[in-house]
Amino acid sequence: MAATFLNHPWGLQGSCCIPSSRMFASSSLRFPSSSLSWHRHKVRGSSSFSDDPAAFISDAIISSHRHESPSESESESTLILIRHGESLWNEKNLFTGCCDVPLTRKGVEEAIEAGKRISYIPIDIIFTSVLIRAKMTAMLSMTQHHQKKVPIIIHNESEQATAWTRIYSEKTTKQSIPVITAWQLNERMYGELQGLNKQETAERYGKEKVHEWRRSFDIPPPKGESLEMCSERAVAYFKDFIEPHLKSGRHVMVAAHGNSLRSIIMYLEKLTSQEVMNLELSTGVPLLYIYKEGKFISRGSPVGTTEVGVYAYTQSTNNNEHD
Ligand SMILES: O=C(O)[C@H](O)COP(=O)(O)O
Repeated sequence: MAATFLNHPWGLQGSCCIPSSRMFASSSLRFPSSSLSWHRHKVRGSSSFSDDPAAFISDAIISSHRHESPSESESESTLILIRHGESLWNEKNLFTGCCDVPLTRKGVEEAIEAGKRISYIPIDIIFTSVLIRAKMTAMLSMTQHHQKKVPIIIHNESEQATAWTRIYSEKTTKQSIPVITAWQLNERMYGELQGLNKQETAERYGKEKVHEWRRSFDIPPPKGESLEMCSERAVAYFKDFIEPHLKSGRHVMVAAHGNSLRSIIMYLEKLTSQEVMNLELSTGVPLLYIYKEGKFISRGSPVGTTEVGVYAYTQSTNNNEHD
């Protein structure tokens, strides 16, 4: 079955709200359909292309996004992580979790500002949670990008969605950046705290208790996910579906949430459960990592479009037009 993936110019695996997803594309211009492949997998009862994402990815060459394809050992790629801009519930100081709340005007501005700061960092593929605040942040930031490619959300939740969103021009496909949405990147599910005011909750249960719920690694809020539980799905998704792109030399942006990103950063920077308690992410601030030889090197946050030095980490990437 791997051969069916070979011609896809984006060579990516999709993901929406299903636990195990793979791209399925039978022509070079068809969007991937994770749900379709997953469905087939279930029907056939086979595990032929659902157990080894790395093997799948190596089959799916993205020739349209690189002038040269360096071998995996030579390749070096960029990873941008960005927490969404301020949401309407951030503004009201409410626990948000998996509630789907849009950005405030300030959040919109933060996303645009973030876009300016990363505008010269190449991006081949974008991952976001399924929540609107992360999607808005990704899309608004891309309005500032010098590549001028169009970010397009992949809809593969059904065969019909795949068919109806098909692009029939190879040229247009090459001028696009696929945006993959994945529930695994969602904010931690905050359980019975969702919708409650953070200050009032601290007054009711005590500051220490609420701090423990918000920042400890393995203590869940009532009926919600601990950071550890959030990490089990977010980091697994990162390893299975995002890291293979980086290994193949593709430049990735991930727009997600305070806690799903804290868990991913814990993995990237090998933080202990004690260290991660002190990790705080501001809304709308992009963080840059270089992926090289299986390692993630933190480069902090790009400062601005004029400060090329911050992310001028390699000659090859700077010279790569990525058009
Ligand atoms: O879900 C929320 O309320 C915030 O996005 C993150 O909240 P926290 O800082 O309390 O983890």
